[in-house]
Amino acid sequence: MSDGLRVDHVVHAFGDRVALDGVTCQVPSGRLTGLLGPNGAGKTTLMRILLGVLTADGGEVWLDGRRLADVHDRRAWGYMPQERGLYPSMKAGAQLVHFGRLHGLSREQATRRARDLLGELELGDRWDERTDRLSGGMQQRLQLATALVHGPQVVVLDEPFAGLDPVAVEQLSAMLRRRAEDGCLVVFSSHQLDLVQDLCEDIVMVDHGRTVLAGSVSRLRAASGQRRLRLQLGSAERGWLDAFDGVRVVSDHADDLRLAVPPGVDPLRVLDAARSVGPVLDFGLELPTLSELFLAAASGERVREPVR
Ligand SMILES: Nc1ncnc2c1ncn2[C@@H]1O[C@H](COP(=O)(O)OP(=O)(O)OP(=O)(O)O)[C@@H](O)[C@H]1O
Repeated sequence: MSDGLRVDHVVHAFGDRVALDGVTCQVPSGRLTGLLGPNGAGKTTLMRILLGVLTADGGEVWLDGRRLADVHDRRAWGYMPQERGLYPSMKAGAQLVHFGRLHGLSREQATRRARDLLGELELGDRWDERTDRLSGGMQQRLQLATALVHGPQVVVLDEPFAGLDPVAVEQLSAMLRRRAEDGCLVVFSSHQLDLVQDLCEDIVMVDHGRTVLAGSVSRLRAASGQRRLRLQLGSAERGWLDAFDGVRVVSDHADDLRLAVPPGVDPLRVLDAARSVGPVLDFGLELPTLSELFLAAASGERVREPVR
């Protein structure tokens, strides 16, 4: 596998507002990487610096061991900006061919790729439809297609899943995963931490312009050592919890209780204690969500260097 993208202590300020405060991370090829963080964390600023549209005040960006200097180094990249940029009156097919031609494809190549992509996005029957007559979700899929039409090796997507229904989210993520499996470097941003938890293999989580968590989603969730025990109880009695030091109530709504069980406490003992005072209608053991990991990381110790 190639080195991928390396972001090394990148700093950027807009006047006296610091947007990126030494963000460091690595994005490998062949995997789907989510750049996550709450509103205002610095994701768009970082993406613009990756793309060479903004110049960092400090730090460096490397691709496959080569330092990227200016926007020309990213000519062949695919980009889906947060503010969508389609021509409303242009037909869907013509729009894609146009973007393919802008990236240097011949008319025949661009037409063939455009047809393949629209088919893959289940928009094959919309070739002759004006863009502004497509639904919002369809326009978003078309926007994604414009970022992919020239077969880029690096794809950067700003909030590609915002506003999409679950079926469209699944469809877009499957499409991006296929590109990653073909060796493409794919990085997308999102502020919806738990929405993307099952969509990407790797994450880089930023907060206040710094990396707070990075690495494989499954490893980060498992490595926290924390588990969540979900219990649906037939009784409102909670006194039995007092016997467990360190077990914390995450939420307690109606008869649904969610507990954070720290390492060293056997969740089955907690379950048994619950059963001793009343019926347990349902239960499950889960790993912490990405938002829970984010809250823990943002409030406590910062991860100064990413895992990889
Ligand atoms: N052009 C600009 N001028 C001044 N400040 C800016 C500009 N662009 C971004 N900022 C500031 O930089 C910080 C990071 O913004 P950025 O857009 O990178 O965040 P984000 O993580 O993409 O947020 P969101 O999820 O809301 O899109 C914010 O405090 C924002 O107000």
